Amino acid sequence: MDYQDILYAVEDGAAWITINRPERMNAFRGRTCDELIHAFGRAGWDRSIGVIVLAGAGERAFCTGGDQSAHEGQYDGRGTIGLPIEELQTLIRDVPKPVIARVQGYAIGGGNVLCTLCDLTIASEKAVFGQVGPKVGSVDPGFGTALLARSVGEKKAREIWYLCRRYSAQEALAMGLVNAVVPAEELDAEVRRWCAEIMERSPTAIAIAKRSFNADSENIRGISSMGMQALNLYYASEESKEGVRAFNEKRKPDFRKFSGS
Ligand SMILES: CC(C)(COP(=O)(O)OP(=O)(O)OC[C@H]1O[C@@H](n2cnc3c(N)ncnc32)[C@H](O)[C@@H]1OP(=O)(O)O)[C@@H](O)C(=O)NCCC(=O)NCCSC(=O)CCC(=O)c1ccccc1C(=O)O
Repeated sequence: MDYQDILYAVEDGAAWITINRPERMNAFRGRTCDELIHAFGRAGWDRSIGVIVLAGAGERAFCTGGDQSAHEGQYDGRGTIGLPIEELQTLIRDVPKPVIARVQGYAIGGGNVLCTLCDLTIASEKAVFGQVGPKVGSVDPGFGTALLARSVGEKKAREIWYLCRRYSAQEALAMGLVNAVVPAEELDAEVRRWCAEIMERSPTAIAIAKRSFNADSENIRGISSMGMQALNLYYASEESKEGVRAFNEKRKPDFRKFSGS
């Protein structure tokens, strides 16, 4: 597959998969998800690879979720909501290798969900985390909510989703959303150190450990697939479209005119 939206590189047994859309703050469209799926499949089943790093190009963002300019109702790709996001999310869990999120700027919306799904997250002290769904007419009703609660606890996960605040790297560390925070200029070196340590460990023991962690939260896969069906209906609504339009028109959304449920 020809990559347009991502970069793929291998370094000392680590596959670095980088979302390369810095002009869109590394937001993903349908094509980006397809390329990521291809790259994770390639790295995940290559026996010479022991660890996978997921990164975003540029300084400003790791990833800011779905590309709002590719989204009026459904997104522009395949899958239940026009993005094969379910496939990507489950693949990050299914590859039998640790996946490290390398976060240097915003990890917002679906970008924060990707961090949540990665086995480990290493952040620059300039990183900013948060969900924005209820501000922009979206939600990730599966791994984005339920798995997040496993990392940060129910109360904090509900706060993150209902209020859509932004959290600093130190706050993310304190709540268990990330594993380590380092100065921006040391981020790559720190990620490489973690990769090198993992490369010294037994790959089979790690694969079994990963699968056993996954097994305990596997029911969330079912919640996700049911949730995506609901999300598809929500995306067709004027309430959701108001969120997307407001973001693109750089104004506050007016959600109060919709009664909700
Ligand atoms: C990331 C921000 C907090 C940055 O704010 P700020 O520093 O003030 O910069 P801005 O001026 O807002 O943005 C600069 C520039 O980048 C563009 N941009 C940023 N994010 C996106 C995006 N996601 N899509 C398209 N473009 C984006 C922005 O328009 C500006 O462009 P200019 O040309 O310079 O004007 C802030 O930008 C922000 O909050 N962005 C919102 C991101 C967003 O809405 N993401 C989708 C979130 S949906 C969600 O959270 C839950 C859904 C979810 O996880 C999911 C589940 C299942 C399927 C899909 C998704 C999904 O992620 O959609």
